Amino acid sequence: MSVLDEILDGVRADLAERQEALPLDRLKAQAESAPTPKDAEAALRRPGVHVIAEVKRASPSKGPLATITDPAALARDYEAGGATIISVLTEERRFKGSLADLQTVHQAVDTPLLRKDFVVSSYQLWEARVFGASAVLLIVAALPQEALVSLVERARSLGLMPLVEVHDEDEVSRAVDAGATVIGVNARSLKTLEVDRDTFARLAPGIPSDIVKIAESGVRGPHDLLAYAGAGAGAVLVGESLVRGRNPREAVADLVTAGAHPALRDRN
Ligand SMILES: O=P(O)(O)OC[C@@H](O)[C@@H](O)c1c[nH]c2ccccc12
Repeated sequence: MSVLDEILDGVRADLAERQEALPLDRLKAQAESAPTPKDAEAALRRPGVHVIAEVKRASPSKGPLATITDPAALARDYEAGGATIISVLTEERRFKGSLADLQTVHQAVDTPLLRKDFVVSSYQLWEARVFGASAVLLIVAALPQEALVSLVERARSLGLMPLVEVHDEDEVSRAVDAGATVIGVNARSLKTLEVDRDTFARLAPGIPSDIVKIAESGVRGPHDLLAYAGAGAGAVLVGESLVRGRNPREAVADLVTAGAHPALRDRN
């Protein structure tokens, strides 16, 4: 069984428990008093190369990454550094995230939030809304095409921006066919967990130009942002190097400064 399949089994088991505790109709009722999502896609479409900074406690490849005692403080640092979106991992078993983290971060910052998880059901989209997200990750490799199409539509109908994640050419076509307007190319294979930073440059030319392209994973600093930008990235998604570094606010600010270089701002 691949790592992805193992993660998905755990996600489905945890989801079944939450659905049991709070049936969909009651969750939907909570969404009525939920915060209005922000327009994350409009923010990403502003000039320059944007930084999506991730609250990430652990990963399947590295185990614990950092002791994040205060996700709110970390998110405030990301915001002060100029992140356009803050990503919050909510997968519990391998990434040690939670919906509580999402809610805590939501209460701490105004920046639009991405719920980063393995979404397999529209129940998770409603949760994302209730806990303060403005965007959700949808991983093509984790979904049959029909489910992908319907989750893209459902996300939008709830006011959430779907960020559709791909790893290869075939997944790019599936994402485009599903109507994605924001596509993330993950340099880390969910099968082998290896990072290949050339993946973005290989896939980007095959992604239609009106789609926002996000380079995910393996960004160590401004040099990687610039390389991804040169290959057409409109944003980078960064986790590990920020939570492991000494000063997350400065690390984000350095990336933001690199991404705001006039040569990049004037590209599109
Ligand atoms: O920590 P990194 O290498 O900077 O990567 C961040 C992000 O891209 C990564 O956490 C990620 C990308 N896609 C995912 C899907 C599920 C879980 C995690 C991810």
